[in-house]
Amino acid sequence: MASNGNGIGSGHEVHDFEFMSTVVPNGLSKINTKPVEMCKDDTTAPVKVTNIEQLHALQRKKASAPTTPRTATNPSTPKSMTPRSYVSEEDLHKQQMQSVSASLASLTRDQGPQVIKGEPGRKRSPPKSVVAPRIDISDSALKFTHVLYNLSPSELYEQAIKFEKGSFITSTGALATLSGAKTGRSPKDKRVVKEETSKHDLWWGKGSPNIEMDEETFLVNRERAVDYLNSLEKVFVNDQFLNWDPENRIKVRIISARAYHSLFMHNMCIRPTPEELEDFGTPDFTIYNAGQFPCNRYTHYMSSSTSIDLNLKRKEMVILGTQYAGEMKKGLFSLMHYLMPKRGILSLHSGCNMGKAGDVALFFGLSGTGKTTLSTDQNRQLIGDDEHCWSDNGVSNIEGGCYAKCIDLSAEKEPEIWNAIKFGTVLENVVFEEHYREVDYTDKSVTENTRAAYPIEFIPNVRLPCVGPHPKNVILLACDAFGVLPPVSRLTHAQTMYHFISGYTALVAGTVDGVKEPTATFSACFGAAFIMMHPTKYAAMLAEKMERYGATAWLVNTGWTGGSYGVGSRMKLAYTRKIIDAIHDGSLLNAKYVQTPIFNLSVPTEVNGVPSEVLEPQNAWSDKKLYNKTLKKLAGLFQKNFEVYADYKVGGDNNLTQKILEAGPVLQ
Ligand SMILES: Nc1ncnc2c1ncn2[C@@H]1O[C@H](COP(=O)(O)OP(=O)(O)OP(=O)(O)O)[C@@H](O)[C@H]1O
Ligand SMILES: O=C([O-])CC(=O)C(=O)O
Ligand SMILES: [Ca+2]
Ligand SMILES: [Mn+2]
Repeated sequence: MASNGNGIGSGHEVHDFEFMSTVVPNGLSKINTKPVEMCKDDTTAPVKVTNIEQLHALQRKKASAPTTPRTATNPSTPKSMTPRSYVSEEDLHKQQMQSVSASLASLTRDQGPQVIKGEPGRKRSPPKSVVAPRIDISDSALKFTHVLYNLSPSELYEQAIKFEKGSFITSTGALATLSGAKTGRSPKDKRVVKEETSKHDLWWGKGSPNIEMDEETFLVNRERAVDYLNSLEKVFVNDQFLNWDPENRIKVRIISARAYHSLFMHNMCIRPTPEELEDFGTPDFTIYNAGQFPCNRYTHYMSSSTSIDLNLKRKEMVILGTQYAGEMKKGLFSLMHYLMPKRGILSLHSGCNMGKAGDVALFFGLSGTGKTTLSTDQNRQLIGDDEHCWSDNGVSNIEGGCYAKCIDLSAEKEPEIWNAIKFGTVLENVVFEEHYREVDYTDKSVTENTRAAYPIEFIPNVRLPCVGPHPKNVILLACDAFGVLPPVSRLTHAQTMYHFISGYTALVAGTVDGVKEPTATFSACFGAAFIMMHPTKYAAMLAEKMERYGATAWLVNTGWTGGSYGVGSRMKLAYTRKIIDAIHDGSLLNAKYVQTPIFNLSVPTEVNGVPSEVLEPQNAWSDKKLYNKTLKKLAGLFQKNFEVYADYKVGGDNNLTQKILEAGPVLQ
């Protein structure tokens, strides 16, 4: 073959063009090199911009604030009561920034900070209303603090990914992030200011979670947090609500340094509509989260570099030295445990859901006992997974989101939670595969307390607004590491009070910083870390409400069976679900019951779908002697724990205290 494929050597004198379009022997098709008319796309009009910046500006439409949806048909949906007068956008921004500036103000300097809405670095001149700083003030007042106000999840994703190391989008769209050195709450570092407006109402001393602090020291920490926040280029501000009961709604402001914290609270608190945000005004309570910055160990009361300080008089909370986002969630819960009972409303560390017949169930329990897992139920509407109020109007969720444990999460066992882990959800401290970003929920490398925070409407059968009628069933969850409590028993009212005040469980690893293995623990009202007043106050309110509205209480052991931790195994979730189903549908009320020794609990002999040998714990143990010994040991622990409550008067009534004591375990 003479040809090398380009016609060279063909002996012809050819035009360049023809030369390029001659037969191509190696199988490539011919290239049409004829000059063609300029391609004119006349199907769409050209973009009406003159430069690339204008083109990018076109991409974004006018913003509206993200909201928590409500069902329009529900009569309890709060409506704007008064017609609002028109405020220009500029005036609204000005008002908002004045309010944020007041929040961020130093208590010792006389000026600043000067705040600007929006990201730093944008070519934007300071608003006209901001006066040029005087020279006789400190440096911190010379700079502007940029405020990222109620950003949307998308904006917060971008902030996190651009600026926060350790932020990644997982294969299902969630935002994976790290909470830093702390992967659980630090209850020993929580301080409450002892001041005249609240000190007589609060519970102090042995057993109380309220470790005191004086007003002066609070201000030292507040100043430290405010200075830290103002030293940053930008801060995140969330203005949101607590409590779905419109009559008892609380306005909260959260000022934080991380997009992670802002998105977490966006998901966990109730999200205002744009109209509600316009009318927001001054918050009822403010959190200063300077979690990346430590407290000063030379400061009075400081026992570590972490300090979480609550001041009810100033209506403020300061966080230093921990980035664990649960501190904000549970700090607000403590606040509600003070504010609500003062209004005759019982605040509860409980999950809550409602059946088709309108039957409401409360799920009490300490961390890891199953509130989130069991209140998330495909057959029932979710009202909330962790924090509720019980008022004369019924129940209402305090929050706008859920905070689920993720360790060993599976699509089969917990499909609703699995599917809620998507775009918008914050995934804390999980481990994922590097390339596809698939999360390995079994991996405990960072912590066992891995968590997902998602807006409540990510659960398909949610009840919006998150309110319901008075509870029919009250389920006390205990994760019994000793494995001696029956999987389910029915409680008398006195027993309910006894077990509510006791708040028994085995702490499951991780949530409280430093706790790594299950150990027996008692926590009054199933949430001693969050109560502000004496436990009997809450217990008396619960007894009164249950009596008045005719609720039945149950004790459910979601912990060990067939032996203690290490020998036995955790109760199968499928069995617990069957037990809960039988409580909801009323069938368990009509079952045959036997009494257990020592704890004197009424145990059903049959539950649909649960093997009978599981129902009576001694049958599941191979070593009966050891069972009896362990049962007595646990009873002893209950009695010892209750000693401190024996002297208290519930609702001013000694007889009730006596009745409650008699409802506890009896050792022969
Ligand atoms: N029989 C069972 N019943 C309930 N949960 C179980 C059971 N067996 C295993 N589990 C697991 O125990 C954990 C219960 O945690 P859950 O998130 O419901 O705790 P919680 O009570 O909501 O605590 P917190 O107040 O810390 O959020 C889940 O990881 C769940 O999968
Ligand atoms: O506070 C947390 O970290 C999680 C939680 O719900 C609890 O411990 O009850
Ligand atoms: Ca939970
Ligand atoms: Mn909780």
